[in-house]
Amino acid sequence: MKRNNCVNCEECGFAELCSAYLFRQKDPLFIRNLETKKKIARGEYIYRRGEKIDELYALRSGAAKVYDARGQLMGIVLPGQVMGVEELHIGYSQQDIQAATEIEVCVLRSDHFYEMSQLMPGFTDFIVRILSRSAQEKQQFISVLTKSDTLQKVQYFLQLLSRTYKEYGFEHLNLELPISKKELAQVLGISISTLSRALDSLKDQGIISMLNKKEITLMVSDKK
Ligand SMILES: Nc1ncnc2c1ncn2[C@@H]1O[C@@H]2COP(=O)(O)O[C@H]2[C@H]1O
Repeated sequence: MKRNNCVNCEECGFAELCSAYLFRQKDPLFIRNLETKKKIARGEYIYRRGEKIDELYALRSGAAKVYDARGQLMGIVLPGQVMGVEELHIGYSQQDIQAATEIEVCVLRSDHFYEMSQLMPGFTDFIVRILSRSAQEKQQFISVLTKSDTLQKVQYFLQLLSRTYKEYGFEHLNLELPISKKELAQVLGISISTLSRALDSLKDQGIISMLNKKEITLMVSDKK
């Protein structure tokens, strides 16, 4: 399996759409509404709070950080995952999404979804599946965040990271943390010293081993 940088088109959140309308049918309406491999420099924003959003984004490579209305880091986006889902119904962003590394995104405009659904068989099903998958991923993340036991929270987070990498076709036992430990502590709502203690404890229990600050090996299966 490859390292966690660039997703294969076949494993990406947009895979069903691109496979049908970009690669197989070469549908002109779809192609007009899709921008592929758009590069965004590290530190730049994919979109910001208050901005009008009429697009879905698939992260192709790199990692992105999600900040809430108070500027609190609240999540990360991994290659293959889709952004912009929550914004579809209100039309503007309530979050800042920032490139944590240099990234590439594929961008699908949403303002012609109705037209596409009328002209392209299967389109609505594919979009519904993208939305459902995104909702499920967020639900899984919430269930990690709501763990009151810190050790469990850190362990389940690493297991969720591992499962997500696996689903999108990446190496999933040797995890490269997409953000710093300080940022990870923020995402989990714990202090950096608590995170360090939890990682040491997981190491002592033989659940993980740590190569360096960013690389963690999971020694057990990726079950919940
Ligand atoms: N199933 C496919 N059929 C045709 N082209 C594809 C398919 N999957 C991926 N590609 C394209 O092949 C390219 C290989 O290099 P890239 O990963 O840069 O970008 C990839 C896509 O643009």
